[in-house]
Amino acid sequence: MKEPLVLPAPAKLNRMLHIIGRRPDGYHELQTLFQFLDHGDTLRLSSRSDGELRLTPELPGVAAEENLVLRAARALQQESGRRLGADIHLEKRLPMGGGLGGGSSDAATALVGLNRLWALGLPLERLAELGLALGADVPVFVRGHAAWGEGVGERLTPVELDTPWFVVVHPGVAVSTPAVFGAAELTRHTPPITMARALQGGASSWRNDCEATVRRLYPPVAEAIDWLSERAPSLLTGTGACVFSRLPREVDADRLLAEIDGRWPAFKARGLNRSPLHEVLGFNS
Ligand SMILES: C[C@](O)(CO)[C@H](O)COP(=O)(O)OP(=O)(O)OC[C@H]1O[C@@H](n2ccc(N)nc2=O)[C@H](O)[C@@H]1O
Ligand SMILES: Nc1ncnc2c1ncn2[C@@H]1O[C@H](COP(=O)(O)OP(=O)(O)OP(=O)(O)O)[C@@H](O)[C@H]1O
Repeated sequence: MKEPLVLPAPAKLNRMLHIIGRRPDGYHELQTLFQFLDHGDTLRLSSRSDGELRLTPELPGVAAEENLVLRAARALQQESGRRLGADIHLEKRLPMGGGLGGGSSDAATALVGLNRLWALGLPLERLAELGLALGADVPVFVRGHAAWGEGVGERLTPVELDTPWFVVVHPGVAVSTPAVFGAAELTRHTPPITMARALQGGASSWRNDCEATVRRLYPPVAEAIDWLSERAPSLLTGTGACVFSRLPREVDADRLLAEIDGRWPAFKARGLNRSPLHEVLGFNS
């Protein structure tokens, strides 16, 4: 039997996030800086000759057919017009609904990985289009480069960001993305800025427009941000619930983790401008 293809599905952070308007379909127009982390899920892919798609194990609370990995695999199978099969094993490390883009990253790794496994030769542009139908964050994971994202996050311009260490904390509540985007008081009219201006301001000027609403709706998130902010610059990622603290060196991250001392689930990771998925597959992104 051939060795399975073992591929990373990294987390993302929104290093900053502005909401600049609302589209007629209700989706919000964003300006955001996406960066990857060297921490994430792992997918193991191997071909099946009977055309079946099988995913193990089942995720708690997610029906197999709803799992973004299977949805991605089906979308690619359909695009190929062939009945290609695969066994997919998903090793889940990222908290679900944490603003780290885990589901989107899993979907992107399935698209890029199965494209390789099945030797379909589809360009990344097409895989990113297929991915966008599954979630707004899928395209950046398919493209594999840190990016300035506009629209709902699908208009991407590659950028080089600082690559500090981060401590990512899960405040222990599940944040509902629709509840945050549906909140009456959400800041949704931040004036658009240019990418150059966002980059020029640097990390100390970056903020997340969802933060005030998430703090109000989910006090444990406010508590985590306040606690961490006394120790290092700290922001919400996406609509949360995860919060990340930015640290210059790994030892600083270790020190902060020691101080957190189990108060919340937390991990350290390095910021990456190239996705480890692309590194493993030898892409030139
Ligand atoms: C906030 C981010 O994490 C930033 O990276 C993403 O834009 C979230 O994108 P996503 O995971 O695709 O979001 P979903 O969980 O599918 O969105 C749930 C709901 O949030 C609202 N939503 C989401 C994204 C967006 N740009 N505008 C919205 O108004 C929509 O009502 C949508 O139905
Ligand atoms: N493979 C998967 N991994 C995680 N969640 C999945 C997966 N497939 C489907 N889902 C569903 O998608 C929801 C959002 O998951 P995800 O982990 O991507 O959220 P997130 O980190 O908040 O992402 P984002 O930053 O894109 O909002 C989950 O609550 C779950 O119901």
